[in-house]
Amino acid sequence: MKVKSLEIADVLLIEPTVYGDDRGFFFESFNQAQFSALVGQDLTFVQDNHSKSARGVLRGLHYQIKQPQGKLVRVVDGEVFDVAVDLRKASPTFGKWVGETLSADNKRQLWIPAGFAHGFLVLSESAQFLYKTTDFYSPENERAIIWNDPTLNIRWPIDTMPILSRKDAVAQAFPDAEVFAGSLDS
Ligand SMILES: Cc1cn([C@H]2C[C@H](O)[C@@H](COP(=O)(O)OP(=O)(O)O[C@H]3O[C@H](C)C(=O)[C@H](O)[C@H]3O)O2)c(=O)[nH]c1=O
Repeated sequence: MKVKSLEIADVLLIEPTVYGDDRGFFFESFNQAQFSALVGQDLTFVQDNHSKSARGVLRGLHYQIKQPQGKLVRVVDGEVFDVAVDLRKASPTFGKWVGETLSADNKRQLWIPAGFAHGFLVLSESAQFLYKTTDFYSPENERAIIWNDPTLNIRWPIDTMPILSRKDAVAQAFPDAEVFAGSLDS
């Protein structure tokens, strides 16, 4: 497994060791011991999620103000541009974002600790997105930041309007008081 630190501390890009042979390939998509050693703590994942989206769909930017979720995300079909935004108010990179291309081909995973907003844009005809979370879904605590917030200025690789859910189309602006009030300490 290769691990790359990104411009925001604690967000990690993970490239698993892939064993190929004339049948195809095998790789460990998750190993608790390796992951705990990597992040330096014994995190427990309590939920697995799986979504499928068409080209141009953008899901996000979502976070939970209570029960913040750490997410270990990967793509098993297609390709996405995956983004994490630092909402940890004590962080020197508060309000900064990182983006990585994750695909079934590159098999890369992104570890996004609790305290981040998360979203992705589908770059392929369709994409299947799998992720593990360190806390449960809590709809009453879920918040959304608009994908093209001018303060965040995320450089999404799209020059048309993405396909958004109704919720995401009317999401909040970043410098919203609640975000600062609700921004996460982890
Ligand atoms: C997230 C979630 C959703 N749902 C239900 C609620 C809705 O009836 C339906 C679709 O939910 P939503 O439109 O919020 O799904 P996404 O837009 O993919 O949301 C996700 O988008 C970005 C990428 C994230 O990082 C979050 O994990 C999550 O917010 O699934 C559940 O039952 N459990 C869940 O954990």
